[in-house]
Amino acid sequence: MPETLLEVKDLECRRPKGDPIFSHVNFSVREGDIVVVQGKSGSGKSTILKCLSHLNIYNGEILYRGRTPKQYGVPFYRTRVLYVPQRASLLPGTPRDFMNVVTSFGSYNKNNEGKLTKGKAPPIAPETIELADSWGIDEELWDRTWSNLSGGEMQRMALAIAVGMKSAEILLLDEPTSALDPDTASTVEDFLKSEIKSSQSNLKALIWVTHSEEQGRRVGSRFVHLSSGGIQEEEVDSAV
Ligand SMILES: Nc1ncnc2c1ncn2[C@@H]1O[C@H](COP(=O)(O)OP(=O)(O)OP(=O)(O)O)[C@@H](O)[C@H]1O
Repeated sequence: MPETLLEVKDLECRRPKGDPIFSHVNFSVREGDIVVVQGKSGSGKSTILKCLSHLNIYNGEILYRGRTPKQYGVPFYRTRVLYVPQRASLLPGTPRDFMNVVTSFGSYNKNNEGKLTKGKAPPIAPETIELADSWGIDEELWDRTWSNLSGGEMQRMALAIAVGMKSAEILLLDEPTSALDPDTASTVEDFLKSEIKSSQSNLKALIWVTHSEEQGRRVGSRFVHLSSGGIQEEEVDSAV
């Protein structure tokens, strides 16, 4: 039986005015899962990913390998359960700056008094630059500000960073290929699916928000539908 990575219990998220976006959300994610999340526009798909990465306030419980984000320390937790936003245009600086900041979150060292201190970020690994390159991202783009990248370049760069960090066991993907042409989207899909299957990879599961039924069918191993009342697992007809 594959190990349970994430357990979500009675999750509820409210708008600032107090009315719920969704409530009573219960599900779990196991090793090897690619959970496709679908639902109407505004049903809270992006919001649930933000809750799972502890970027939004929520009620209920999120357990990653049996412990809460706060028990791990939220910055560390976020390197393990990693949110890849649909648009990175609001990020300051360049992809290289961002990679340096996020990798330093994952590298905590013990000082002489036994306290955890933030480590120095290692340089970007050549294989990360090669991965981005294999998706058509020229090395020069690592030093261009996010706001000067195209939507598709931002998406591929954000994904290459997420994979290249090698820290995450679960990626939270918010329409990760929505700005890509079909061929590039298919290359990215195939790569992510193979990473989940590979015993060499740290990546063990994906939660994948998509509006595309076709993409959902291509990548998903489980399918959930989000609505204000909760989340519903959809049965897959194995005969299809
Ligand atoms: N900070 C906020 N303040 C007020 N309302 C918010 C906030 N963030 C999200 N919402 C509302 O919460 C609801 C869910 O938004 P969310 O972006 O999660 O939906 P979604 O399912 O991802 O939508 P889409 O499919 O259109 O991308 C929407 O009605 C949105 O307007």
